[in-house]
Amino acid sequence: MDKFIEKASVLIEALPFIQQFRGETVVVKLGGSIMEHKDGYSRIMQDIAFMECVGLRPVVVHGGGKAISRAMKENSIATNFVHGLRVTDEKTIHVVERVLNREVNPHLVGIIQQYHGKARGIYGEDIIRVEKMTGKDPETNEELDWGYVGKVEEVDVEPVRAYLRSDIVPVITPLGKGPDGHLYNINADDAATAIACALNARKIVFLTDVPGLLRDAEDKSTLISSLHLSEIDELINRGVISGGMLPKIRGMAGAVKTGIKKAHIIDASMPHSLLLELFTSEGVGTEITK
Ligand SMILES: Nc1ncnc2c1ncn2[C@@H]1O[C@H](COP(=O)(O)OP(=O)(O)O)[C@@H](O)[C@H]1O
Ligand SMILES: CC(=O)N[C@@H](CCC(=O)OP(=O)(O)O)C(=O)O
Repeated sequence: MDKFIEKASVLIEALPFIQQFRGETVVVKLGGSIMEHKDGYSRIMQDIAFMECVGLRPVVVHGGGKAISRAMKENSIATNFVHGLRVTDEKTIHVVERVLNREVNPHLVGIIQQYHGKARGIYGEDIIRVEKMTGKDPETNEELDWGYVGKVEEVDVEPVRAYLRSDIVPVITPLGKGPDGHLYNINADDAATAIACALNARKIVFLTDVPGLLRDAEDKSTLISSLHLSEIDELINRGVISGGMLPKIRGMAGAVKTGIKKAHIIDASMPHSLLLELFTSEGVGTEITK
């Protein structure tokens, strides 16, 4: 009997959260690191199907960095990252397009459908307009050139909204079209943030392979569960936020500044962490507040 009461209480605990989030858009960025673990991302797609079923409007933006690097190696193309962004020449963009648009994206859409959710892929370049990424090396002050890497200028959210109105989960790749009509590669955290801002989403959640932002990246017990906007610069200057965490934290900060109520980083390797974050009062991962 106790077992049944316990199950019912779990459902009842979710009620106020479902009521609060019904009809709200939540952007979920799925990192390529977690896609290396089949069980992990399959459970996440199940969580996404659940979210949609109880009336939320999830939008998935996915990466695939590790799969791209693997495909490049198979094609004997050298991988080169500069300040966290993949240097993308003509050969590389072909691999990036194939892996993201034609392998990872349909695969994720297929898993949501296996869980009886409705989902459709959107090629980023059909909705995202970019400028070529520019920047200077902070040490040498030299101009940097990443090739076909884009900085988001504009997102056409209408196709995304049209899917959401039909209870279809849009699954979007981080690619864009440049002013020259060429295809550009975009860091998936940046693409997710730009899409969340353009949609005026209620929340953005970054799913990755660590528990959240750690004070010491090697020690999982040093989780920073809540971070105020004003603390970010100091943590970047001290080198605490580096590598793959930089675009996430910068994106979260930008999103919160533009009015998105909550931005989170959570551990996708923890089963159903997305549901726990959304539908229970347990806080998981790192959240950024204004
Ligand atoms: N302070 C930090 N806390 C947690 N992770 C960090 C930190 N600094 C750097 N990292 C690195 O960021 C990685 C997550 O970013 P990334 O590899 O881009 O993941 P994803 O593919 O999910 O976007 C972690 O695996 C970790 O190696
Ligand atoms: C410009 C740039 O670096 N683009 C990324 C796009 C994929 C991505 O960001 O994937 P993760 O989320 O798995 O890191 C890349 O080519 O790896």
